Amino acid sequence: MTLLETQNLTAHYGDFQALFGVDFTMDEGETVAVIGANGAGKSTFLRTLTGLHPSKGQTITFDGQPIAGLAGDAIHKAGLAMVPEGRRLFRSLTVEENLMIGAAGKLSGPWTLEAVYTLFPDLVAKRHNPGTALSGGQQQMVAIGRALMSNPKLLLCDEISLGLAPKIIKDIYPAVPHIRARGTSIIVVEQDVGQAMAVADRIYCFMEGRVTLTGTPHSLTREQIAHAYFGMGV
Ligand SMILES: Nc1ncnc2c1ncn2[C@@H]1O[C@H](COP(=O)(O)OP(=O)(O)OP(=O)(O)O)[C@@H](O)[C@H]1O
Repeated sequence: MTLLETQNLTAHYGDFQALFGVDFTMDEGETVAVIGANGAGKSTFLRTLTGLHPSKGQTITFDGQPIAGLAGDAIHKAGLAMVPEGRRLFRSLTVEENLMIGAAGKLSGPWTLEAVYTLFPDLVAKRHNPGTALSGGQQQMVAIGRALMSNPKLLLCDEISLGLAPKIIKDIYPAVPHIRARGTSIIVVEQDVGQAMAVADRIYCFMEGRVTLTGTPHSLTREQIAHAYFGMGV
């Protein structure tokens, strides 16, 4: 069943147009990666879905309901949760307090504190430590856990590997299939094409505000991706 669909989606910052007619669709249970270079419009796309960027009058259908133009909290209640770029934890609160903030107004579902600790065992020993006492990777785990605590139908992750060392990224990305296995669909925005190809059922490539390529990781060649990502001649 289709979980999310946009038709001809556009976004502007004043006179500057950041998205041009984005048609996007994903099914329940899928993990979709949105890839593209700096400034391709990936974050704007996520922000438009979550109501952080205005979408009034556009066509965004989530779980069978039109959500364009709704306030961010109504979209969150409908089952869409975002892990923002830069993590944005409450650094003076403990790990557990940060996670519990995500549970406010939660929907019923599989995500509990214990499920988050099972997903990220590194957090168990840190559960009463403040956000200031965490490594970048652990902060990212809390940010993902906090979003999951609302039991979203769809989790949106904006560049979860940004600013993290490759070794730490290897601790976080394996969580993606486990999240999916609990029935939560996922969109990951990622600049690292290899990482995106490894976790996604399907890829959307954005360039300069447009979708330039979509397909399954197995069906796409490196040349097609390079062309769609950088606009290079094949
Ligand atoms: N607040 C803003 N005001 C004006 N222009 C913006 C704003 N935010 C983003 N843009 C512009 O919109 C375009 C898309 O930016 P966006 O952040 O969505 O791209 P991105 O693919 O997520 O890139 P990155 O990987 O660097 O985050 C860029 O040209 C960017 O400069």
